[in-house]
Amino acid sequence: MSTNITFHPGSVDSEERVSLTGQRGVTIWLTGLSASGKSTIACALEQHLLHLHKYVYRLDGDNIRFGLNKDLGFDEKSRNENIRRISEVSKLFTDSSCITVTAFISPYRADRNLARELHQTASLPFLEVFVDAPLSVVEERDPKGLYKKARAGEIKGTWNFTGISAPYEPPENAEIHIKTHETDVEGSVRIITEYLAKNGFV
Ligand SMILES: Nc1ncnc2c1ncn2[C@@H]1O[C@H](COP(=O)(O)OS(=O)(=O)O)[C@@H](OP(=O)(O)O)[C@H]1O
Ligand SMILES: Nc1ncnc2c1ncn2[C@@H]1O[C@H](COP(=O)(O)OP(=O)(O)O)[C@@H](O)[C@H]1O
Repeated sequence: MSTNITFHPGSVDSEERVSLTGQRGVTIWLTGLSASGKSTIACALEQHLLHLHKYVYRLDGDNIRFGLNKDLGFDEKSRNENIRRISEVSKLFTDSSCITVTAFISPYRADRNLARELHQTASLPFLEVFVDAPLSVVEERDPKGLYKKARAGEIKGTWNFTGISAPYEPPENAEIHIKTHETDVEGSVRIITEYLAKNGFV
């Protein structure tokens, strides 16, 4: 609870930064069930954009929980705090002209809306991408064996598993909706890149 603090503005405003860096930042917020394809798409998208010489960086749920958010679990409050922190971090990256790709389950609509609001308040672009696949498909994929563990009752209590014993609230107004049971990884990257091109980000 900080008191007696004063915001110190920079000497370069956001439009001047865009003109000097040659790139407008944008947060691309991937949300979806575990194994829906968020990390796979985020990696492929990052690689594709880097090869176009764009400044891009990926923030991934599993990875961030090894460091910045290593103190957080999977109860509702922890997930709220996880997403609040990442919203702030992605806002900073995007303000620095980065194309910021986040890959978090982010199961609660209110948390994602907060992320959007934080960006909008700072006049920073925010694109929500629903990485969608039915539970039956993600359970079949189960690359980390977590659904199997959850079904076996080995992930429980405050560690409840999204889609099995913890909620996932699907987006209602995502800018992009990708069904990964119908679209392959290359197709997903194309859909996002075309959206970026159409809206002047690349
Ligand atoms: N209980 C429970 N529920 C959901 N996910 C779990 C859980 N325990 C561990 N994991 C692993 O953590 C990854 C999700 O972390 P996130 O930070 O994206 O989750 S959240 O947005 O705070 O809900 C998630 O990664 P992805 O599979 O890439 O989504 C899992 O590998
Ligand atoms: N169309 C697709 N898009 C993305 N991933 C897919 C697709 N089809 C199959 N997969 C596989 O599904 C799994 C998705 O895992 P991952 O990318 O870690 O998802 P998440 O980050 O949402 O948990 C990977 O093993 C990936 O190879």
